[in-house]
Amino acid sequence: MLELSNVNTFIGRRKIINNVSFTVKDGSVVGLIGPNGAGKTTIMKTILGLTKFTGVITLNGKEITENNHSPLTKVGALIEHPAIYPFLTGLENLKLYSSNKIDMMNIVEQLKMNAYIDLKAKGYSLGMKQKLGIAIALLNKPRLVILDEPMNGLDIEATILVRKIIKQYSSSGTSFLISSHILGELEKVMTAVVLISDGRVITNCSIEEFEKINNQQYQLYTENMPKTLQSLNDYNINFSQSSNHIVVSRGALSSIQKILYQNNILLLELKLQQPSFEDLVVTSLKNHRGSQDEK
Ligand SMILES: Nc1ncnc2c1ncn2[C@@H]1O[C@H](COP(=O)(O)OP(=O)(O)OP(=O)(O)O)[C@@H](O)[C@H]1O
Repeated sequence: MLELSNVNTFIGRRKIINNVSFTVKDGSVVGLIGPNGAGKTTIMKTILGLTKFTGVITLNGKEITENNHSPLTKVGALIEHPAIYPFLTGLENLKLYSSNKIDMMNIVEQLKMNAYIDLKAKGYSLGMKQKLGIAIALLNKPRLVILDEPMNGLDIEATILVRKIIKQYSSSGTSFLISSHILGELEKVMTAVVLISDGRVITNCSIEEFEKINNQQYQLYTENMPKTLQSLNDYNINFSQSSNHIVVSRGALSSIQKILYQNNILLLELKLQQPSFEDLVVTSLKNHRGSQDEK
């Protein structure tokens, strides 16, 4: 299990990561999600002991520090661009890191890289390089795999393959920390969410909890929408507009009922909205920014 406790990361004098704590349990797939510049890559680099930080990071009880990387022997990682030697073939690149030939050839097979694995990596496309980077991260039966934007440049077939491999590895106990902008893709594999904004964790829970907490939006439709909008504005009720209805939070429903009644507006429809995972993330970030603004 990976455990981060009150981690602060500094680049120069600037604090990029602020008091971050979360855990990645064995066999779990944690999605590290956040807007551009939120600090996802920096958190991953910090876990790998590549930055200056304060706080405590442990892997299976052993502390990782800037100077002690020994707990990382069972960690595979792909951060930013894969570390590939262009004048070596794909296989030669893999051999540099691999300690088990059978395991290495299995990964080549699983990722369907056989057709080009003996060609020099300098001729690889973006997706081919990315697959080689993922293969390197999966070598030597890692306990934890850290993948920064793994689906970058992958076609749909490769994306499905990688997703299948993540599921297979995690079911045998390997844990994953994955950042991705393709939320729909991440949603299919992750078991927990760590949502970050401005270097801070704003949500840290299982995917089921995340959907439950944020699933409290209702669609509202009345006989007089302009008057409804005006009334909700007058009473400072938070809402958003979507095509022909209004979206409100569950917590605002009782106030809205009163407002509609007082203003003689007939409610025609009220139904629970099932948002996409993407909507949930956007709403969480918006709510977080709203609460920050109020402070
Ligand atoms: N080497 C560096 N020097 C100075 N600032 C840096 C450096 N690396 C990152 N930062 C800053 O740290 C913050 C977090 O960057 P980071 O790359 O971790 O974000 P990210 O969430 O991975 O973003 P993205 O989704 O765009 O990849 C940003 O404000 C960035 O400008």
